[in-house]
Amino acid sequence: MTRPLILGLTGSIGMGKSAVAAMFEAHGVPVFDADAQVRAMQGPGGPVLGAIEAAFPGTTGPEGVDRGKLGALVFGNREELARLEAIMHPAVAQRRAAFLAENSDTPIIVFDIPLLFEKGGAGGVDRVVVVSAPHPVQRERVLAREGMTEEKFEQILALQTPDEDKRARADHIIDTGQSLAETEAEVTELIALLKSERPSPA
Ligand SMILES: CC(C)(COP(=O)(O)OP(=O)(O)OC[C@H]1O[C@@H](n2cnc3c(N)ncnc32)[C@H](O)[C@@H]1O)[C@@H](O)C(=O)NCCC(=O)NCCS
Ligand SMILES: Nc1ncnc2c1ncn2[C@@H]1O[C@H](COP(=O)(O)OP(=O)(O)OP(=O)(O)O)[C@@H](O)[C@H]1O
Repeated sequence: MTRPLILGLTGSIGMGKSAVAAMFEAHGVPVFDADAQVRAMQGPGGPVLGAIEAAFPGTTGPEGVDRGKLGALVFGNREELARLEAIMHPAVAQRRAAFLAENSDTPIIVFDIPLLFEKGGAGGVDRVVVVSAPHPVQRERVLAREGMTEEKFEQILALQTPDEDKRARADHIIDTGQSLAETEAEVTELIALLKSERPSPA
């Protein structure tokens, strides 16, 4: 029995993971979006709200988790972040396993996992694809986001494996410091390469 080739797509904040994941999807490659799963589970009526409210009182309501409030509690404090991760990560892992089972007859699938290296998930994928752009490009993109401050950006960067280390551990690097069309061409080329290495079962 064959199973899909699992690509682990990762990259630091603002490097363009979501944009690149959308490019894979446009090629018909199913993408598991860990961040989207987190948002869904933290949304109205989500399954983790009770546990989050118990651990971080006052951070949830009818709209689900108040992400700004929760982020302010955890991003500058590793112990608090670890308490949140202990709630979120097993829930994400369960959904990822279900996604794999649903797409078992597809040649290639993507796990879009921001914290692939940080949380040791690199062991669960066949190839690691890192999206990367020069630091000034990353910085400009992130600081343009609503609600982002220099301080929050620095706090988040300090929690993430440096881009340089991610690049060193990548099987494939997608350069997102160029035009979207050029990045798209790299994605198209990578998919063709992977399919040629691993022909679909007859
Ligand atoms: C704290 C929360 C509510 C803040 O939400 P908010 O919308 O403000 O930020 P967002 O999720 O967009 O994250 C901003 C940046 O921080 C990074 N980040 C998020 N969680 C973590 C973490 N645990 N460690 C390091 N970086 C992180 C993201 O990859 C992104 O680059 C949210 O990030 C969360 O629930 N995080 C814990 C779950 C988790 O680890 N998610 C990562 C994917 S599984
Ligand atoms: N060549 C490119 N490749 C990817 N993104 C690009 C490129 N050029 C410009 N961008 C823009 O840069 C931004 C990257 O943001 P995106 O949300 O994809 O990053 P991310 O890595 O998913 O961020 P986070 O880790 O914070 O969730 C998008 O607005 C995207 O349109």
